[in-house]
Amino acid sequence: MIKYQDVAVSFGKFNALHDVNFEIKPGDFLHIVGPNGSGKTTLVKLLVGLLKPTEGVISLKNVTMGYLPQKLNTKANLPMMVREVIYSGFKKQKLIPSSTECELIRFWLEKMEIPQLFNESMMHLSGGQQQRVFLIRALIAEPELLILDEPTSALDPSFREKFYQLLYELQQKKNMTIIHVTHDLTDAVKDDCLTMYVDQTIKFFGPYRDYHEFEHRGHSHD
Ligand SMILES: Nc1ncnc2c1ncn2[C@@H]1O[C@H](COP(=O)(O)OP(=O)(O)OP(=O)(O)O)[C@@H](O)[C@H]1O
Repeated sequence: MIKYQDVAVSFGKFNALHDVNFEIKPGDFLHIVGPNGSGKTTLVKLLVGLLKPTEGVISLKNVTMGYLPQKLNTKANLPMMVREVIYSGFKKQKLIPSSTECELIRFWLEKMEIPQLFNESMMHLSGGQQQRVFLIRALIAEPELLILDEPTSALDPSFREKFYQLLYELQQKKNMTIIHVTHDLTDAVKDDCLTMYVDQTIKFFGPYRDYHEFEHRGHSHD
């Protein structure tokens, strides 16, 4: 579904990523970890077309995509209702959402434990509430590929667990392919998930059960 071949990204003289090679199959769940500034966001921005590789080739099957960026930029007042933001996640929009679409929006608000926000203005929401709304926006159209860049940074720990459970359900029941950038693998990961450790290049790529050994070796090998 996705193939990176010898991909490199430079910003001026700075090499953010080099020699990136990996493949993802439909239905894979990939967690991407690595230190601050190591190129994780850059790697997923290439996938959604926000950046172009300086070198190499990225092949991506023609799939529907949902994307939650790391920076939501909603500190500035966003003069939109919660339901409008979520509705913009559908592939096609009409002037007024259908009753089925409204039901689906309400269904997800319920699942994300914010049912009361359907008619709320985005300007009145807390950071965690905004993040939940943008999460719903990313997954409401059930994309074949879901890309989440630090989706739980503003979520409280008890909800985080539920959220990951929900992602696993989407992967299992809908065969959704999920790429997830995170700083905290502990509450997100299952043994058979793919894990990638990025630090300017891929230092580890494989199932999480093998990642333990890599971690214990102190990330020092190539
Ligand atoms: N548009 C840009 N212009 C110049 N430098 C950039 C640009 N985008 C990213 N960088 C630099 O590339 C490096 C990788 O950034 P990136 O955002 O991919 O890191 P990250 O691993 O996602 O970090 P974090 O964990 O802090 O979110 C950083 O040093 C960053 O400053």
